[in-house]
Amino acid sequence: MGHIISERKMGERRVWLQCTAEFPAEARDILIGQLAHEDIAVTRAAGDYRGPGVLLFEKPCADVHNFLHEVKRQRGSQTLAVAASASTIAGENSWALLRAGARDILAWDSCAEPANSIVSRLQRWLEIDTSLNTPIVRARLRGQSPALRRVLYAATEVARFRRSAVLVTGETGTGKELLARMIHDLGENSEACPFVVCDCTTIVPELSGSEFFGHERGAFTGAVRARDGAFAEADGGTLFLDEVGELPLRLQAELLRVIQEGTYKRVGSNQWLHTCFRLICATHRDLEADIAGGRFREDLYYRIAGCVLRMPSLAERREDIPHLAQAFIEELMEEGVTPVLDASVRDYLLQRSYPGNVRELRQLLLHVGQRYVPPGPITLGCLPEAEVNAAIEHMPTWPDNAWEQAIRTALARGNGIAELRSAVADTAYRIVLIEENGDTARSAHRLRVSQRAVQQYLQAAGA
Ligand SMILES: Nc1ncnc2c1ncn2[C@@H]1O[C@H](COP(=O)(O)OP(=O)(O)OP(=O)(O)O)[C@@H](O)[C@H]1O
Repeated sequence: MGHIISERKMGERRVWLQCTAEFPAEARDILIGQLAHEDIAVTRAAGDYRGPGVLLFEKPCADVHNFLHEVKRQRGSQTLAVAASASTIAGENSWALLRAGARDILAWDSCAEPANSIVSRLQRWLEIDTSLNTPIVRARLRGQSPALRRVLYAATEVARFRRSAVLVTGETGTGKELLARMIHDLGENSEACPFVVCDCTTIVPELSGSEFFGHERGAFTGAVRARDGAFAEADGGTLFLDEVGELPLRLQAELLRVIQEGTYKRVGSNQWLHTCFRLICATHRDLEADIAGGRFREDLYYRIAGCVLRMPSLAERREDIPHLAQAFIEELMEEGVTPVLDASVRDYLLQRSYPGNVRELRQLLLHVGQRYVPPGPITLGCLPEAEVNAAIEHMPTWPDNAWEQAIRTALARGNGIAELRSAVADTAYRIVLIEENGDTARSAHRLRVSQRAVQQYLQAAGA
């Protein structure tokens, strides 16, 4: 591959640019000029491809694919792959580039203003990155795992650049409501706009019309005053329908028009009123299965699911557990008291299961915080007594059957002691580095090796 070709220090916004030797230099210089014109600096740190960047190439080849693979491994990287000519990226070639790691693909000769098209995309990606790094996102939905980062990225994009209805799915306690609030808060002028929560599990069917649409005075017995419903209250802001999958079919039918057209009538009135809001729904249910089973209306589903975001369970992002646990402890402690979790507590938290997801982890840390006696670290004795007893009873032994089975498989495939040793070490380094967020000192401590050994591993792995 060619070299990274230019560096400018013009401001905060920065992208990387990589160009193969065969790509037309004139086109490359036009792009560099356009980036400079938009005050976007081009980075030169070879090997550092975090964040958005452009790869300019003549035609797809093994080097291009290898480069994309390498960049994809870097945290937060996003590559816009730009071919000199559309003819080289037709059909399967484009998909192969996406598979290799490109985020998007353009052909220089198929755009009227290629440099503009490239810069606009990079600007969009940079803006999303900036939003992702604001306290609205970082201080609220904690965690650095790829599974969480993917959903936060998609949520930020929809919050900033689309008005479509959002459906947030995921198990209980995964942060669906937090995500809905984040989407609202990232919107324009959000402090001045309402965020109205409607929990569909608590809606009484007889009063649902009034809850959603409001009512006129005297509309029914007890309606002594006219009242706005949720759709009117959310006007100009966001309506969050929590547990939308629990809505009875009759209510689902009633919501169709207002969700589609933004018009509704108060109970006891014949006048159509107008409302305009962003709709965010959440559910732990599989709505597509509910549609198949006749429990959820398909037409409503397509209106609420303009963008579907699935919150990962804690089991899918175990590497976030130590970080979340430490953050919860600090949040729950008195000011100035910030005890760290002892390694055995961290290990225990990592291997425990959490059917209630982050909410359960938070509850557990609340108990731990209450039992903690300062000073010093948080130790196993701070865990709830019942939990310690259960852990003593059921703690799995090691090495266990799963371990033996893994070794059998490796041996059956012709691996010897040297290969086994290296695979075990490699897996251990990888797991611990992820769990410790790349902190080499802490990883070395847990692996009982020197920090230098961890650094050497990282170098060898090309990270
Ligand atoms: N990524 C996260 N970072 C920090 N706290 C989180 C995160 N995810 C969830 N929580 C915490 O977990 C608890 C549950 O969050 P939330 O109510 O948003 O989940 P939910 O998926 O809407 O749950 P349910 O389906 O049961 O209503 C809250 O206390 C929230 O603060």
